[in-house]
Amino acid sequence: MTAFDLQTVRRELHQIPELGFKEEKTQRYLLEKIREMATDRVDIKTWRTGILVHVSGTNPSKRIGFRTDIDGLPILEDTGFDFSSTHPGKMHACGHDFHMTIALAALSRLIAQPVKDNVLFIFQPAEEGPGGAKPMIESKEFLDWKPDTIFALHIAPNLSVGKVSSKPGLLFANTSELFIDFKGLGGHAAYPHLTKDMTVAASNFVVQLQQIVSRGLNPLDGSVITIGKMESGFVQNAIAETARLEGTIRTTEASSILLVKEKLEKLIKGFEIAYDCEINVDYGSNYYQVVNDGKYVELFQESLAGSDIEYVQASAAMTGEDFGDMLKVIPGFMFWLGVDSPYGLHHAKLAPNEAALSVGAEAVERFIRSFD
Ligand SMILES: CC(=O)N[C@@H](CCC[C@H](N)C(=O)O)C(=O)O
Repeated sequence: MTAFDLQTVRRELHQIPELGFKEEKTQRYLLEKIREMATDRVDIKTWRTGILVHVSGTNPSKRIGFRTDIDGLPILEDTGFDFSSTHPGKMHACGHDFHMTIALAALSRLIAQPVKDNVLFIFQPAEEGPGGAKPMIESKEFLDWKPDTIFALHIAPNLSVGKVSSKPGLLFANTSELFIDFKGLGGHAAYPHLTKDMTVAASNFVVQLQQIVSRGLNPLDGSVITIGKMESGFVQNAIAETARLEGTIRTTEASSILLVKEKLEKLIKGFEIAYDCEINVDYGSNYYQVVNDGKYVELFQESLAGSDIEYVQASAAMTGEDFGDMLKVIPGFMFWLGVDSPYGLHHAKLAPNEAALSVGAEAVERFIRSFD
């Protein structure tokens, strides 16, 4: 694949973002590209909207896995690109279009010039939610080709093109989604005493929630609770009968997630009494922390020697990744790829620099070839 092809593929994928387990067009697009480059060394399986591509090595002693996520986000794109999303309200705002393109490029190079070991390319659905990694690695399709080591990358908007970054140990946090529904009693805006106002209850709840982090947890353990969406009411002069909060809990200690949930449920009981309402909580999907195996991070760093790619030591981040569920059972690592975007991940104007595509493909290829 030439540099021009990388850009074309990325832009074509960018135009068709789909949400978790709905990646049908994406799967068709990827299958077409994979079949175009396949030789008799290549075996392909699908799993739900995901794909597994096995490239047989020349003299294998193990299997190396590279995983890319393939889903988009429910975000209305505001980049102004002439290759913007053609799916209204959906966007590749987390770089999965980059990740997929890099996986295709590395795959094409490894097919053209096979390595000693077997290589498995994993095109995994639903990273943004509800989580495709766990069910995928439990599937027969995956277990038939279970890799001995596995790695993945994620674009890093705040890192320059030409740089990659990782670290041994904790890289990403434990996460739990958070959906909270409030049910009170609506009514006329002029008669608050005859209602149970869920806008007021939910607003206070958002504020109180932050005290779980600041007063309920050990300050030396990292944690964050973010409410990203709040809904209540229909009109300016009526009191809202219902409200909904949607957010996420992030912690650097796996046990702290449970502690947050315990404290949150106590808070809910208190609010039900104080506001005379009913509150239901749903934790959606939960991802295990991304913990890198130091041995593979070191091998990755060594594999870049003699290239123009600069390795930078990373700090742990509160981002989440269901790749953590893969690393829990298969040793390996994840790294950040510098893409130098003025806007961050999950922003409607995210604009990663496409020069990073070839850097990513080279880094992936180098690591796999380093076992030869
Ligand atoms: C790298 C990245 O941005 N990952 C997402 C993963 C989402 C997990 C889940 N939907 C949640 O919000 O808890 C992230 O938001 O960190």
